[in-house]
Amino acid sequence: MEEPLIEWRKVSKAFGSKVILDQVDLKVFPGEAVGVIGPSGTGKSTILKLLAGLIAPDTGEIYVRGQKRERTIEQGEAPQGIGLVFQQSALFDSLTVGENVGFSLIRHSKLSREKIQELTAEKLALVGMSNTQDLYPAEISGGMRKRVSLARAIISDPETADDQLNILLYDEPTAGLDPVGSTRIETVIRELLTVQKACSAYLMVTHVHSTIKLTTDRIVFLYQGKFQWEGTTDDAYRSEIPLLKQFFTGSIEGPIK
Ligand SMILES: Nc1ncnc2c1ncn2[C@@H]1O[C@H](COP(=O)(O)OP(=O)(O)OP(=O)(O)O)[C@@H](O)[C@H]1O
Repeated sequence: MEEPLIEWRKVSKAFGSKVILDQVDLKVFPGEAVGVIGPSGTGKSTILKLLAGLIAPDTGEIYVRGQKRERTIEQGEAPQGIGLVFQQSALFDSLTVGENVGFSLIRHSKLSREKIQELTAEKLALVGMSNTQDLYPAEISGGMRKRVSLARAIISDPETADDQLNILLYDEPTAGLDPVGSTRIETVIRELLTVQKACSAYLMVTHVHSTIKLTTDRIVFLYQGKFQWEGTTDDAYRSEIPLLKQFFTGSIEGPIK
């Protein structure tokens, strides 16, 4: 069987006395688009932060491409080809769009300015933002800024030995966008995986129905520290299980308090 890109073994995390994740197992395989779904405050963002190496589990093991993660990024762990796309685009206002996208290469690679510009233009074209390099973030819309942050998440140094495609982690990438703006981002996210092959898999945290439907094939449903349900997105929407039914219909009646 194919090696998982990500594997969790009994990962637990608590903040103070509050257990957020209780011995959670997770596997993500190449090509997968996985939705991490669940009520507010259950720990979905915590899952992404653990995967990105921003925080460490209390117990349990996290493997990325078969390699055990021993430390956090702050403690010197390499990012291991994992890109986090935040809800806020988190662009630097004083840098141009091009400089924002190429930022990590400008800082950390030995590539020439011309090569970085070429890679930047290529990634911006992939997200439908050609010829915007010289604009500043304040000059473009919120939806466009999100696309710029996607371009930044998929850029990598072709000269490093581990130029593997990134695993992308999306934290509410369509929050606050109108339906058309959302569809644009959802289409880009999906095509970066399936058409342009610019990432190897992704995890998606979202509450937006269109985003769940358009960008995920499989769902893990987090509630009270555990994945209470796992299955295809289609099955999740058809499910009669009270937890899922309540979540997807938004009913006040049900097990989610
Ligand atoms: N650094 C921290 N210190 C203390 N508590 C934290 C910390 N980070 C998260 N929490 C708590 O852990 C719980 C889970 O937070 P998390 O942001 O992962 O939830 P979420 O499912 O992403 O929520 P939402 O859907 O509302 O964004 C929350 O109760 C939150 O207050």
